[in-house]
Amino acid sequence: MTLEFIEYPDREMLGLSLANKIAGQLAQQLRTAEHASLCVPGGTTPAPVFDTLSGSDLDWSKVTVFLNDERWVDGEHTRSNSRLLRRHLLTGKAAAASYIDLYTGDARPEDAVPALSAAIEPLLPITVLFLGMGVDMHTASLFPQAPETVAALAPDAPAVIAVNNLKDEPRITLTAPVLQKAIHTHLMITGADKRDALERAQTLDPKAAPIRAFLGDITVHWAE
Ligand SMILES: O=C1O[C@H](COP(=O)(O)O)[C@@H](O)[C@H](O)[C@H]1O
Repeated sequence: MTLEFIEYPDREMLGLSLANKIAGQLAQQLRTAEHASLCVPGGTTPAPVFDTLSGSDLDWSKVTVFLNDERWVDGEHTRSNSRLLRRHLLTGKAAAASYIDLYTGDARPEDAVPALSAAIEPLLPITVLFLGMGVDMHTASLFPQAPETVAALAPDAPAVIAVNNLKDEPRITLTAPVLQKAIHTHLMITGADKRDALERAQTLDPKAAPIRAFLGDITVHWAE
């Protein structure tokens, strides 16, 4: 188990380098397999990586993309993670990728769990997992001390679960057993506050610091 920490001179360099690494790992998978899967974060941080990655020269028609997690809002809502993807990743060359939208339009995220689990399970293990992290040490929609986080960290958790009782809208998230088995895992964080949070997380239980559950074989990409 190795945690590699890469510090970049700026966010632009981070974006270019991480996009190239992800594209290289997807291409490597496609040299020996018919298919690759890419699981990505939403939020405010990853857009620069997506902008470069979407122009990468690889056979995107053999890649399936899905999010780590989604807020239960319409795809055009400003808080929709899919909206971010459609604008920054599923465009250019990457428009040829298949996309599994975690927001199904069902009234409640729990109604979508069986269909989404069935859609994602054949794509496992995830070829490249790209994670983000909040300053509260949440990743995907696994929040510190939330009852759903305890369920999502269980080794026998289903591939996806609904997350309720948040201050904003409900969410849906992939769970630890699925995320932990990815072939390649990257975490992108920016700013001193997230770097401090990541250091703190390494001393805490995953229930209190969910990112801790994924700090085994991982490359962390950081820039101020
Ligand atoms: O809510 C979310 O937050 C995390 C971190 O987002 P950021 O805005 O701090 O970059 C993100 O990884 C996750 O996908 C998203 O739903």
